[in-house]
Amino acid sequence: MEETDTAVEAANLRKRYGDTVAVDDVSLRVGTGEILGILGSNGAGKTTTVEMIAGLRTPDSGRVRVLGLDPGRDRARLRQVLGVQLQEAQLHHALTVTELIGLFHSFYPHPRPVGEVLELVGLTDRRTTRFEKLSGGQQQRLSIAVALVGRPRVVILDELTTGLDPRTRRRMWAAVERLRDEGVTVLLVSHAMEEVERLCDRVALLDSGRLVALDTPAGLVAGTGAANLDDAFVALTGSRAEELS
Ligand SMILES: Nc1ncnc2c1ncn2[C@@H]1O[C@H](COP(=O)(O)OP(=O)(O)OP(=O)(O)O)[C@@H](O)[C@H]1O
Repeated sequence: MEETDTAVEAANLRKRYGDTVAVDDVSLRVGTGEILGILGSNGAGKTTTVEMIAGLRTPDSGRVRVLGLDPGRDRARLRQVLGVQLQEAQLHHALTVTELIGLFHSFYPHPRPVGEVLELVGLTDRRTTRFEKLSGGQQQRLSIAVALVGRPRVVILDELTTGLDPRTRRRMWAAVERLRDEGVTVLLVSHAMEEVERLCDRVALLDSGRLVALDTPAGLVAGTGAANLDDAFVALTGSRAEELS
């Protein structure tokens, strides 16, 4: 693949919290328009990795480029092209759904219409509800809406569908498929194998902070001789944790 086909590049990323090595020499490249799944056990370093890519955490060492921008230095430019949904959205509790999306809408030069975003995440009938009155799943969908409203070229979704009901989950998958059709690059942190198989072109598998596999879902299954992605996950993770304990 040509260099210009690269949307996200992380090289030798490391991050330590006190004695905990959260991310240990992780390198990966995400092609333009690719959907990369980031998988791993709880505490494997997935969120820390995507936070470093988003510029929300500073790596101890290593290099990140998102569309050629350095998240540590080019913050303002990065905000225009990167949409981030993180596990804990910090949104103003007293504002309504429309007000919140409208607020973020105003930050971007070519945003999606607010109505379109509401439709995409299924919050049209909640548009006048204050954030604090939304259910957990609705708040999560609002954080996804906020990530998408600026028509970003790269999107980071951290646990897109965790805690969502089956119908809403499918709606979120359709939203990601729409992004795929638009050529948007997506990093998707997930624990849901069905979701990963359906959406992801490739998967980066982290185990105790290290990248232990980077392949297509089918490649991971074939490479481990497992019956399915769930079994491949189990085969590829856990050994380092046992080694360290
Ligand atoms: N702010 C922090 N301070 C100290 N340790 C942290 C902090 N954030 C994460 N860690 C530790 O770093 C490691 C990696 O955490 P991280 O949240 O990146 O994992 P994860 O793969 O996203 O986990 P999960 O699937 O549970 O969300 C864990 O051991 C975690 O306890």
